[in-house]
Amino acid sequence: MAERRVFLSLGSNLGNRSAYLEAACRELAAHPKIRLLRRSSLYETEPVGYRDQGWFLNQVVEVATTLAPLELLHVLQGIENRLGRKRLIRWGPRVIDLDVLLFGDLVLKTPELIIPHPRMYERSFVLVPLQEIAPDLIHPDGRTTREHAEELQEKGEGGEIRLCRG
Ligand SMILES: Nc1ncnc2c1ncn2[C@@H]1O[C@H](COP(=O)(O)OP(=O)(O)OP(=O)(O)O)[C@@H](O)[C@H]1O
Ligand SMILES: Nc1nc2c(c(=O)[nH]1)N=C(CO)CN2
Repeated sequence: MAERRVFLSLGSNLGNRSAYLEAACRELAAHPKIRLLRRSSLYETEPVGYRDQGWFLNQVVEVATTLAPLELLHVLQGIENRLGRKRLIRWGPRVIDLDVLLFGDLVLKTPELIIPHPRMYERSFVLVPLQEIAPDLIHPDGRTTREHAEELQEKGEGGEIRLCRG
């Protein structure tokens, strides 16, 4: 399969959150069919969806991969499982969450995998770090990350987000 540019969302709100994000990036980079190209800064973000939990640390990374979309999803799920993720509450606390945001210009709707990620345009914890590393990226709807991020900001929705320094 041809190599595609892919954007992933990483999140953690349990334990040593930055260590979990670091460990996930290490595992991604170690995979023979994944090249880790860029990593956004880390962001402290208000929990969205299920509110009664601690703030998250979120990051977006860009990779290049020759894996097929579903193969990549399974690699991400393997990393989540190895790092000890338990699925208890929908949108609830987790040591690590890895989501596929964009996969080249692909649009996909299957029971197991939807691309672009179905909730990414409602989430500041996705759009703000994505804007940091790929502001001019054209999404499958023809709009740029910057346009999507500005629209969400104008609505005043998407959750609070703060850049982590150092
Ligand atoms: N783009 C995608 N990235 C990751 N998982 C996806 C995607 N599209 C569909 N899924 C499906 O969503 C299921 C639930 O994923 P997960 O447990 O990570 O959800 P969540 O992180 O709690 O919520 P959300 O999907 O809102 O981020 C996965 O088993 C997967 O099959
Ligand atoms: N701030 C924040 N909120 C969330 C997050 C996340 O990564 N960050 N992930 C969720 C399920 O994917 C639900 N809510």
